[in-house]
Amino acid sequence: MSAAEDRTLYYGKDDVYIYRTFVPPLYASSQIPESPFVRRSNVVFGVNVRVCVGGEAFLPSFTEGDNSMVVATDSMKNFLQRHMATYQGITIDGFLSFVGERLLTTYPQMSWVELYATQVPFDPVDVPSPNGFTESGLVFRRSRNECATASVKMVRGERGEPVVVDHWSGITDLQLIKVVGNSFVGFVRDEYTTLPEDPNRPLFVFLNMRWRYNNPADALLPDPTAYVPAEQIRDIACTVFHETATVSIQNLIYRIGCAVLRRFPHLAEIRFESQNRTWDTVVESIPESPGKVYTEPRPPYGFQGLSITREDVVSAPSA
Ligand SMILES: O=c1[nH]c(=O)c2[nH]c(=O)[nH]c2[nH]1
Repeated sequence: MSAAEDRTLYYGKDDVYIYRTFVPPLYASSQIPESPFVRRSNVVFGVNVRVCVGGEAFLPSFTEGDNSMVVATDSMKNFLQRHMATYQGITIDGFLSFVGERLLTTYPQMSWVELYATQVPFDPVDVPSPNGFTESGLVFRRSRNECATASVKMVRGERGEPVVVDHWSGITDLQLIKVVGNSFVGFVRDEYTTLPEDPNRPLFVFLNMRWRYNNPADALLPDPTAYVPAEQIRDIACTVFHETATVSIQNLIYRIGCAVLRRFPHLAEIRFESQNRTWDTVVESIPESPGKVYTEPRPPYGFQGLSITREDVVSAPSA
């Protein structure tokens, strides 16, 4: 790598929204015990993409104001949007690798390209039919819940051909509350400690997860037979949370990670970023009810990060 490529030098476009209708559905390649997920309809395939490119050829645009090699970020936006029409696959990851490959093939001045996308999810709505309720197929509800993510980095191989060097699938902004059955005790008590031990707290966590495959082709080929839909990872997280008497968020994310890697042996690693958003209690007891009253926690908030690989799974507890 040359000195120019070693330095931070990139440009691109963010918040490139693209919606394509009637992409063929994505089916789960296998049914798993933790999830009822069968298929993502893809009737509305929505993504918000960030494209970022770099290369020595762009240095003069910074140092000399020479735009002769500059592909306008406005053109990048058009490139992404128009290529959505010719994408033959059914996943966000596949779209990113398709368009990344096309960018490097079209513009020799680009040495590398990084693409990141979050899904813009639209959920099917059910409407009355003679046999009860069925999916409308026409009307969809914009979901403000968690969404799938993907990122792909491509460089040039020895003959200049595009090569994927980094690929992650993910899910962002999964927000889960477990109302009872969580403790947090046994932590350091010293002159700075005011938090009481809590044998049974409600636990509200925000989770970002991303995972990579042993073989990225499992996810990136047009017909990805070993693709793991984000919905199944989400449902494993929910199941582990449900089944575990949690002792901390640290231990919860470790258990979720091990469960995911155990369920999908072709995944190499999963990474977590979690936040503790547990509510503050306002009313401790309500007569003749197991309930309490809570409010938003006061800032600041705590967070955790963890990466789990196959080596961890060998030694992990299975429950
Ligand atoms: O699950 C938790 N982990 C912590 O490290 C921590 N710290 C804290 O104040 N509450 C919590 N909860």
